[in-house]
Amino acid sequence: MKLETIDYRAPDSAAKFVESLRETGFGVLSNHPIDKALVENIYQEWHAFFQSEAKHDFLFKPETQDGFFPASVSETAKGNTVKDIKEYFHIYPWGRIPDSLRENILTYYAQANALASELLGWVEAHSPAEVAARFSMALPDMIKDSQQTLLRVLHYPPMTGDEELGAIRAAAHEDINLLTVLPAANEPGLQVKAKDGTWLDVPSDFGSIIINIGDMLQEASGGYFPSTSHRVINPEGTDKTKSRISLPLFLHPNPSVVLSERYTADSYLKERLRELGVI
Ligand SMILES: O=C(O)CCC(=O)C(=O)O
Ligand SMILES: [Fe+2]
Repeated sequence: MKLETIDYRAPDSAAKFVESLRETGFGVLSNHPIDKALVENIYQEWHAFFQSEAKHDFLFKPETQDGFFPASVSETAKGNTVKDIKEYFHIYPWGRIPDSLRENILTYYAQANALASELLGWVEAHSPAEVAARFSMALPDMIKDSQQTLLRVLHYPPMTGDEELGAIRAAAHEDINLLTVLPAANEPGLQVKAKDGTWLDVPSDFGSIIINIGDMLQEASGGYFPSTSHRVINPEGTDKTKSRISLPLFLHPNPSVVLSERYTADSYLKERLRELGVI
């Protein structure tokens, strides 16, 4: 198994992309409409923000989950005991955002949401009839004007050598949401677990965009689309001294959207956050 990068503008891109999602849980697109210069600027200006003391003025609020999450409170993946080596900032359009970073990040949020909506349309159009029949509404409508969709700006700091034994940048996990849209980060490290249990590198050419299935789409499709485990491994050699910035957009449906006979988006999210001990 290999992850092929698919040209967004090729005539058969939608079919190929959905096939890749079905086979691997991941799809990688080149030649897409997201502004690369904007992504590059965001990487640079947020890297500077994470180096600054100003980040502490935006400490996250447990009730709303927007703002800055320092490494000391950073996530422990489900089933793990050691914290990930990362800090991050949660962006919601209604949430707190540093003034000087607001315009670019909200422009990106809008662009990535527009692409995500189109890609959800591709998923629906290329789902077998019996799978599409399970969707309680058109997939793009599930996320339309959603206030729950979360953009996470992640900073994985350079390695110091003092990391906790066994800690990695992001331990193996699955995403909770419908789909995740993520521009290739400024450094490699992202891997996806293949069906045979081996870890594959996700292509990390700057300018590609990576999409993966989350648990909510797996639930809504009756398991047809797999939410695959992925992780971010630690850098080796000279790369140890480098920060890694990444920018996943987690698409969350409106809370009342019915995912399956068992769950709405809201009941599903609450169950998962309770398991994680976040609420
Ligand atoms: O940093 C990355 O490349 C992936 C991050 C990720 O998987 C996550 O935050 O859920
Ligand atoms: Fe993830």
